[in-house]
Amino acid sequence: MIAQRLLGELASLLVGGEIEVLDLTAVLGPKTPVVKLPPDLAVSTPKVEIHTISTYDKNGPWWAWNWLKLGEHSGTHFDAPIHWISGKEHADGATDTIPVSRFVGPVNVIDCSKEATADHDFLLTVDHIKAWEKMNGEISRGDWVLMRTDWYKRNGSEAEFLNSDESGPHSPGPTAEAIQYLIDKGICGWGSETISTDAGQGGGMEPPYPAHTLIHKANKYGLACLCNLDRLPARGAILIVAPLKIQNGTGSPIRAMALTARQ
Ligand SMILES: O=C(O)C(=O)c1ccccc1S
Ligand SMILES: [Mn+2]
Repeated sequence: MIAQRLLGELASLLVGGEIEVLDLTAVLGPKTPVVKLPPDLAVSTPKVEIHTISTYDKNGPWWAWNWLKLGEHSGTHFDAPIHWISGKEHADGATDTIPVSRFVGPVNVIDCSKEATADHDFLLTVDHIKAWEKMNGEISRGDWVLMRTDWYKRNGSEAEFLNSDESGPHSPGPTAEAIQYLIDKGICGWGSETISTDAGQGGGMEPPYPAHTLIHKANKYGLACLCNLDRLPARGAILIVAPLKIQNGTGSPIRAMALTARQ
């Protein structure tokens, strides 16, 4: 009965506009930055391509449509547990087997924007998270945790977004200990605004790419290239992040959104 009543109230608050639906997603197209891996290590994902089939013309008199060429890990996207070797055994770890209940849930936003602006290789530590919890309350089982860095503001330029030099990409992320602390809290998943759930220098950390390695080993989920986290409260919003139901998919572009009380 309570659930039914609350759903009714949610519906009227949504229609009335007291609850705002925030878009946390970057535009997806040929300019979308994609992760560039060291060529001696791996093959990288292709850039996004949009190909016209028809535009109300001889190829389709009354309709317009396109076909797309894009990697699963393009733009604002969802990382499934089987994406990483540490998560490959999870029977419910692919985009078509993850329970849909995981795609909607409470979200906490840890603001690291000042630190990330001052140090592009900033790493979120357990102490940072504990200080956040002291201010905002304990992170609970089933929560999503997102790292706000305002990095999405670089999305207009792939070079700026990837921020690479001779020593590789430089962008903020979590330490392995911070990720393990959150996993031990029972979080649902971890998200970031940068090209990856890991720091740019994550490949040289222990374990390599600690967010991917530990999150997916624990059958948890990742989100990358999120936008507008500066418009979310530290806690209290509801996140909606549903991947395409790709057969045995390792991830998927998503339309990330959040429900939040209109300010
Ligand atoms: O999961 C991703 O989209 C991603 O960033 C990634 C993919 C493959 C290899 C390394 C990385 S770091
Ligand atoms: Mn990914």
